[in-house]
Amino acid sequence: MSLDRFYPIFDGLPWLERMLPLGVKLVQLRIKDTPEDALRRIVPQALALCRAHGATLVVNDHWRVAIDAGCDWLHLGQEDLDEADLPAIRRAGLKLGVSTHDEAELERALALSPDYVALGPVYPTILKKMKWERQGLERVTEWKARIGDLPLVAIGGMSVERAAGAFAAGADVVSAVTDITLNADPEARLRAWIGATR
Ligand SMILES: Cc1ncc(COP(=O)(O)OP(=O)(O)O)c(N)n1
Ligand SMILES: Cc1nc(C(=O)O)sc1CCOP(=O)(O)O
Ligand SMILES: [Mg+2]
Repeated sequence: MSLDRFYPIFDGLPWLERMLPLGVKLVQLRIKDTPEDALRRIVPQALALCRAHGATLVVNDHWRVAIDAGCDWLHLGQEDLDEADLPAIRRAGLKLGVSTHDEAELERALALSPDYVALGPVYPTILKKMKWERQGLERVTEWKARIGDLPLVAIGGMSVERAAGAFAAGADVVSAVTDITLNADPEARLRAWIGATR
């Protein structure tokens, strides 16, 4: 299995509709504060859209919805893992990415045999308040040495300009949100990402 090196994260269908035609091949749907009945309408549409564009959809957090929609990939953080039914997720054939921020979280993630490990925030992020300010590129190198062939996703404050450094440090995939969504020209920025990562 090989993941695209560019992994944008969006919070709804309108972003997917805008960005998938530009060539995104791996994308996360990260929707917060939305009732489950709405998610049950949105996720199948997101999946159909991604499949139509030959892209892999990763659903964040909502593992029950992802199972029921027949999704292929799920991303869970450490708090999500506390309440997720991992055997049910695996029985449904979902591949799993797990967030990590420190040694203990990495140990826990590796014990689950995930399909990728994410490390963050590599740089400070403005998307959400976090207990960790910045991991730095040395930590990316350390994580890659620890996880070997397992894909490593670098996330947090990533930009087109910072992507090469993260790859050089050992990241296999770079993930970004606000570098695209808050850009004055998100389409141009997304094209720049694709140019920098393919
Ligand atoms: C690729 C990737 N890495 C990390 C996260 C963060 O997941 P989590 O810690 O569960 O936080 P939320 O995104 O759910 O707020 C992610 N979503 N994707
Ligand atoms: C959703 C998320 N998870 C992180 C982690 O470290 O686990 S950092 C992050 C935010 C990424 O957004 P941006 O690219 O705008 O910084
Ligand atoms: Mg989560």
